Amino acid sequence: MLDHEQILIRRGPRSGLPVILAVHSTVLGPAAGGLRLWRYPDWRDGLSDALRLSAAMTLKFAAAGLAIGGGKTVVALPHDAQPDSIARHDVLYDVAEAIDSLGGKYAVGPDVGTTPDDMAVIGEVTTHVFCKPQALGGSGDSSPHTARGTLAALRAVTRHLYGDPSLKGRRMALIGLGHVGEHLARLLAAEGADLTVTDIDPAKRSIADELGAAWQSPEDILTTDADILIPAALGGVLTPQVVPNLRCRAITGPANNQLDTAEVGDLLHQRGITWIPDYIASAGGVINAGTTELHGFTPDQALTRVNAIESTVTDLLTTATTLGITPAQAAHDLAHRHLRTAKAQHTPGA
Ligand SMILES: NC(=O)c1ccc[n+]([C@@H]2O[C@H](COP(=O)([O-])OP(=O)(O)OC[C@H]3O[C@@H](n4cnc5c(N)ncnc54)[C@H](O)[C@@H]3O)[C@@H](O)[C@H]2O)c1
Repeated sequence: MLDHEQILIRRGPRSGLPVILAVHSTVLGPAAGGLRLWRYPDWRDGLSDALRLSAAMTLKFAAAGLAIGGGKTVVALPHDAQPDSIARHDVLYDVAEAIDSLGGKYAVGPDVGTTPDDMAVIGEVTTHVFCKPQALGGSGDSSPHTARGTLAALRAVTRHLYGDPSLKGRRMALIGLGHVGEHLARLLAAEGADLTVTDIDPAKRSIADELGAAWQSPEDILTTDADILIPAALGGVLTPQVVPNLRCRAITGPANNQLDTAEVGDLLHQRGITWIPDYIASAGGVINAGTTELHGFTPDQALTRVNAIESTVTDLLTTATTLGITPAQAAHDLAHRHLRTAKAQHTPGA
């Protein structure tokens, strides 16, 4: 069954690339979600990604208590394309026009493959854009705020596991040293965590050296002995095949769509591994952008709201233990409670 409100697919008139806008829900308010510019084996894989990611955005905003709906844009590059070789300006104008045609139902921000500077270009065509550079009045790069929110989630999980939120000496295995992962690695190092890191880009090894972190290959880190595994690269890393080999007590990270299939959540639970859904652990960036750009919060007020992810995760873990459900189920229930309340308020006679 299609549970998205609207899907717009068009071949970009300038770029010739498939531009896919998925508006999952505007029950809580006009939708928002990032622009993913990424390679796919087939453009339909980009469509599947847009559908999944936009539904996750609805849950992310709902669980964070923000009056924003869920959406996502994917521009599906051919599997052998080099992102640097594409006519970026053309792609961004194609995306901007598609967004503008929705008349404010959906606003875009950066995601994998795009930056605040790209949002500035989109902002030349439409006002429905978040996270433009601060010099242009936007909230800028969301990744430091995303990292800060993940740190808050990690503190809550550490308290759940060991009765103390301190990360000092805790063994953290971090996958991906990109925009979010590098910020997070630095925050964890500052907290005295015992860090092991990886990236498919060998040049990122210098970050490990600088921080005194151990380096492992992307293949081996998944099964490394750790307190918490932190996926901060792309999705789908947790597969049914990987779960029996995991040697961590919990998994909490910002990467979107970590579970290869929904059943992996149950497999993790059966193995006693605590998994916090990515839409909770990665909400810091959208909380910062949404509260500052839409609700006029100061940076300090926004930071307080981002840090509140620690209490959200603590509540989810307590609810899960009390009701004998997974934290993922508790998060799903929390988000859907907010959505039901909003729906009831919009229903005439409700
Ligand atoms: N940027 C944000 O504010 C934000 C917000 C919410 C969620 N996220 C999610 O967090 C994740 C990371 O986002 P980002 O902005 O840091 O992206 P990014 O593209 O800057 O970084 C991803 C990093 O992962 C590495 N990588 C890719 N595949 C890998 C693999 N198999 N093993 C190890 N490393 C691998 C890349 O080389 C890169 O360094 C994504 O899933 C994104 O959707 C990001």
